[in-house]
Amino acid sequence: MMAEFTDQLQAATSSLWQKSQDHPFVKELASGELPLKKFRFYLLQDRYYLDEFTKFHQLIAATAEDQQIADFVRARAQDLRDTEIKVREQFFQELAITSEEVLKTPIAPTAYAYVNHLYQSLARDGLGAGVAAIVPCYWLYQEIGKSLADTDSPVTYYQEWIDTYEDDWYQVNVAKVLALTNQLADQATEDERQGMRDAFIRSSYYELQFWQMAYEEEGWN
Ligand SMILES: Cc1ncc(CN)c(N)n1
Repeated sequence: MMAEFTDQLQAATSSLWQKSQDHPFVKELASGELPLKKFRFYLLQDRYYLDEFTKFHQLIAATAEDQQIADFVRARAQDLRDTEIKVREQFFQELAITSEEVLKTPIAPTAYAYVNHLYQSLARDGLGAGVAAIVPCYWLYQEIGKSLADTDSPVTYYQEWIDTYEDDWYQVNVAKVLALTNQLADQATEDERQGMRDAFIRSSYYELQFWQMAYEEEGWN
């Protein structure tokens, strides 16, 4: 039996994904050694990312001609607001991250580039590429959640972060997004499938860069 399209994508990015798993940001979250300052930096940049990621779902839905796909993608956006984004709002309160701080925080180059890449994938290569671009965001974090399942980080925030991606709602959403990606790949031309591969690989690259961005508290200088 031929491997699913998403299995081929994962095989093509295994070394990037492994580098994410091994990144000091992830390792130190688990051990508790990650300086809180770097975690705050990550949360502030990820607030921009998740906000745009949710808006991007709405744009995908508006682009989809198939009503079922549009409804499905809108439902994922709602799930994001109800779960992951809610958990983050709690972190913001606990870590005293105010709306003024959010407003005055510049978007770091990598967060900016990752979000631009999402929009560009859809605009240039179409629906399949737009969907493939969002998959690593769901799937890589699930894999990281799984690999840290037995971890008991001594820092409560870090453990709460890990728990988010081990939760049942997250597993269900990842499975649904992978099924949609395979469905779109089945219906795509070879050129469109190539667009989907490129989008997935680029997102996997940006996922890795995102840890590095937070770890070095990346700026524009
Ligand atoms: C950059 C990034 N990638 C993935 C996730 C997990 N949805 C996230 N919150 N932020």
